[in-house]
Amino acid sequence: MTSSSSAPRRVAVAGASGRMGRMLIEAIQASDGCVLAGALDQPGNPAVGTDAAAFLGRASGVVITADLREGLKDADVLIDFTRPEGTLAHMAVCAELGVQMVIGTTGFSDAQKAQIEAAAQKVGIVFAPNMSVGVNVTLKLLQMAAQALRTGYDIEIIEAHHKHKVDAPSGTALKMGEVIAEAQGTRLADRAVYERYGHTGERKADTIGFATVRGGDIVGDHTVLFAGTGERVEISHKSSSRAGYAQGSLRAVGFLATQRAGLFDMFDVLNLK
Ligand SMILES: NC(=O)C1=CN([C@@H]2O[C@H](COP(=O)(O)OP(=O)(O)OC[C@H]3O[C@@H](n4cnc5c(N)ncnc54)[C@H](OP(=O)(O)O)[C@@H]3O)[C@@H](O)[C@H]2O)C=CC1
Ligand SMILES: O=C(O)C1=N[C@H](C(=O)O)C[C@H](O)C1
Repeated sequence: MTSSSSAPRRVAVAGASGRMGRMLIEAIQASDGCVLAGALDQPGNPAVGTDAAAFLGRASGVVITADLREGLKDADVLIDFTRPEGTLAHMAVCAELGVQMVIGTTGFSDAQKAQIEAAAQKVGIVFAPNMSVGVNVTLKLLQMAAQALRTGYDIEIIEAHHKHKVDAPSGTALKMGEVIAEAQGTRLADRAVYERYGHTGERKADTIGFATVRGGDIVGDHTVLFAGTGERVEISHKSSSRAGYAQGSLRAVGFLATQRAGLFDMFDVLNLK
């Protein structure tokens, strides 16, 4: 379904009882530009059948459902922070119903990303591994640093997240690697080193190394190290709350009001291209 761009956007949330789902529902409830129009969780999830805002101690009037068509019937846009297989199942129904999507899920294979690209020919989709304004500005800084530090600097990307995270390296770390490799006229696939153990030999020139830390309730830290001779440059971003991801997602919802179809990222939303 669609509505005029000046009316509040009717937003459904997938993974409604998850860490991001709850943060999004809270942000939508507090927003002037969006109304909560649906909430999804998968069959067997204990939140199904409960009010989507019950965790806030109040009622939204929207009941979490596992029935995709029921959850999407009143929505202009679905915000999806779940798992790749869940997002793709939701996307098939969104494409059929003409519901736009903001996809924050990470951990997709290249083949799965191609499916998202195909669906975006039918409905507008914003797809980004990190919705925060700060991270996307950091990506721009990395483009500049990668061009200026093309030779003589070894590049390592270090990320830390909470103990519940299931994919590694984070989608953001991979995006940082892609942005850097592209800014240097190369492909990340030709340069990435994801593991080191045992007798690794000396570091190979031009590689981009990744290191992953998992523990406790770390929301999301990313550092890119450019290690030269006699100096190091470190560009870091640290999230101390998930609120920034939710606010960025709502900006993406607003951006999609002006788009019919196509695949976009947060550089499009934030006008950083
Ligand atoms: N782009 C960005 O800015 C950000 C991206 N993320 C990404 O968002 C995703 C979710 O993160 P987070 O909220 O921490 O995760 P959670 O595990 O807290 O929440 C995931 C939610 O999705 C549901 N879910 C899991 N599998 C499926 C499925 N196959 N079909 C439908 N629903 C499913 C879960 O239900 P159940 O409990 O029943 O499994 C749960 O409600 C991750 O990929 C993460 O990397 C996170 C933060 C920011
Ligand atoms: O799982 C998370 O929590 C996060 N996932 C995203 C990622 O994989 O980059 C974004 C953020 O870092 C939090």
